[in-house]
Amino acid sequence: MQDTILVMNAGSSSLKFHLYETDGINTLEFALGGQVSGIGGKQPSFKVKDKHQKILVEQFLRPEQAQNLQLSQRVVGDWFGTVITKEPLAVGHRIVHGGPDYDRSVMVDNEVIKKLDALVSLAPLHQHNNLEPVHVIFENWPHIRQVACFDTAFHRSKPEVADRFALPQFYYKEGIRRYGFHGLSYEYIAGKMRQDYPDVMAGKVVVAHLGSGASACAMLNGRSQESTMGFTALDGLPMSTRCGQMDAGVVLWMLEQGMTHDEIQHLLYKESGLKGLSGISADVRELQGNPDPRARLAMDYFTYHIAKGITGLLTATQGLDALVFTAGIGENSPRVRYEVCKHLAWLGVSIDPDLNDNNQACISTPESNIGIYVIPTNEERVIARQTLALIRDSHRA
Ligand SMILES: Nc1ncnc2c1ncn2[C@@H]1O[C@H](COP(=O)(O)OP(=O)(O)O)[C@@H](O)[C@H]1O
Ligand SMILES: CC(=O)OP(=O)(O)O
Ligand SMILES: [Mg+2]
Repeated sequence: MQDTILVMNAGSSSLKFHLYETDGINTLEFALGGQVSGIGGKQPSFKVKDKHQKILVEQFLRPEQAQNLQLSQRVVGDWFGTVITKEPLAVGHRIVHGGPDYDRSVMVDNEVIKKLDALVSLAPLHQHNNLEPVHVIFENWPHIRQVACFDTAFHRSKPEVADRFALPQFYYKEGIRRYGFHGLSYEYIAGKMRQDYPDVMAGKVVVAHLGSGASACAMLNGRSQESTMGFTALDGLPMSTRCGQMDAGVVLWMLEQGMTHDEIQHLLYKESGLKGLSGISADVRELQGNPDPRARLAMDYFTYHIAKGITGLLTATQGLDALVFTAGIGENSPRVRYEVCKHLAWLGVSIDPDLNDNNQACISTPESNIGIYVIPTNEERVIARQTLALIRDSHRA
């Protein structure tokens, strides 16, 4: 069997993994990949496909089997134990928070692990889960090389005004900055758009990554200028269970009411967003066709605030040439894309309902001032590329 790179990507509602065959220098060929999705929901599932898109596994899990990420990691680990006969050459991990020290991916060692462990409280839905397999492999198979690939790194090109809060200098120096997240996804989209639509990508582009976590990124010539997310993955657009942008005074009020840190954290990260507003579900699939007025309110809030968030990015780019939708909701919900674009019609955004309903790559009308695109993201491939690049560098060193 050829050498492989294993990629792990723990999101807030999914655990995705890919295996790539590689010569350790240049080649990277997708061998198989899959995901546990709907983690913490009513009907989680586990799917794996090989390079020919042949389904290797497709099954629903009992909710208690995928109640959280640790349990889902066990499902994936057990399956891997039955099919993988050779240790991977390296493992690439999505690490959501890189803090102030990492502006690119890095080979994992003791010092890196210590620094990343210190950021756990800044990404309570992710960092701990991202790091758990790093710890397990480091302790049990220390000879396997591991690479940490950061959601925050892509945004290091943001200008200083977009990187700061209006707080005294001390806090910036302490690392209280507007990092931005979903950078691995944005890097993939920028590369794919550059390949398929180079003239568009050379201009002013906003990418809306709408998954269980959601953010939008403004790019000039493929480089991040501004993000709706900030210090943590709580800010900006409303999400499945996270509140998005909210007056900090609300948190002060909650403290005055005697709520503890853990209660506030749980409320804002796990009980808010679509779930909190609707009181029905965190999943767009269950809300978008639901006639219950609470479901309607949640969807209206979601699409209005996505459009508002996108508009708020346009000072950074001084205009908009193209809008790209990606991730679980962005790729699969014509309804969300339609409603967001309707809110942006005043900008000259004009969506073609038929192309949109058929999930075409370009869904704008010929008259639209702004191109509208649907591009499936692939964070795993970016992680694999970054991992391969570091292995190659370590051979040369
Ligand atoms: N067909 C669909 N229509 C609408 N939403 C969908 C569809 N399929 C998946 N989703 C949404 O995508 C989200 C998961 O997206 P994903 O990008 O995988 O999230 P994450 O990586 O944050 O876990 C879920 O919240 C789900 O509601
Ligand atoms: C950063 C973040 O929110 O990630 P995800 O959407 O995968 O939960
Ligand atoms: Mg994700």
